[in-house]
Amino acid sequence: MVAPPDNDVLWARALHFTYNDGSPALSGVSLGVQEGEVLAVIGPRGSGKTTLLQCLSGLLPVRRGEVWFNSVPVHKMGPTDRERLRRDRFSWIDPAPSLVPELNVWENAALPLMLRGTSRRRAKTAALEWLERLDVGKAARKRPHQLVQSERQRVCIARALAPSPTVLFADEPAAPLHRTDRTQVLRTLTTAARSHGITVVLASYDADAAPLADRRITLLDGRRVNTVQLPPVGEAEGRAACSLSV
Ligand SMILES: Nc1ncnc2c1ncn2[C@@H]1O[C@H](COP(=O)(O)OP(=O)(O)OP(=O)(O)O)[C@@H](O)[C@H]1O
Repeated sequence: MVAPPDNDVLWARALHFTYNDGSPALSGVSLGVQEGEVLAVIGPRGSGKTTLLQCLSGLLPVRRGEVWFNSVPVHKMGPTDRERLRRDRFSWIDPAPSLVPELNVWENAALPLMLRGTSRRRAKTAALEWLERLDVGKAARKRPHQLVQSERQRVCIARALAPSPTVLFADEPAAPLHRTDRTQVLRTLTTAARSHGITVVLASYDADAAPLADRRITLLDGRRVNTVQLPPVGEAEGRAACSLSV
């Protein structure tokens, strides 16, 4: 068996994943992510980005291939250990904001910290700092339904950063934002992660995210490729046209 390199916080080898309905999602993906690195995973819709992040984070059980976190074999862990790993060491940002409607904004942002055992007072202080940084500090006492979509997404990003996770998995984190907002929020996210030494795995169909990362990998049909050229948006519909070099 090949051992993961010491300086890789995450390491995957020959990952395959097929959904229960038979849909193939990953076909032998291998990668390493170094500590503190911001890695962009770029690829068109359906290329396997979400599935890859879910396998790396232990959300989906790996049945074929290997995933290691800090030299611990995640692929050998049971559901309870993977759940604990996700709670204590990882954060996740979804493309669409999902908040607890009964809690106000700062309580939502403080929730992961409190689940990790941080006192309410300290969790509140950290949550408020991150909300300020994401430009939603003024909404701290509002309920999620009083915010617009882009503000709710900023709250989700603050919630993911507040616990200073070892690895932040960000699945299209700027998807619901306008283009101008998108770059600014992605920049805030990557700058904040770097200043706190947080490793980021950032999935995006938009190659605009790549310059903000230290490194990028490209996926197409569940495989790593070197380049992908997609047709302009109008032409893309109804076509699976891509040129690729592997
Ligand atoms: N829950 C599921 N059940 C069955 N097939 C799925 C499921 N989720 C994803 N797939 C399929 O797996 C493949 C990879 O999907 P995945 O969502 O990982 O790609 P993606 O690059 O993240 O796409 P998107 O940007 O649209 O989320 C696609 O063919 C998709 O249809």
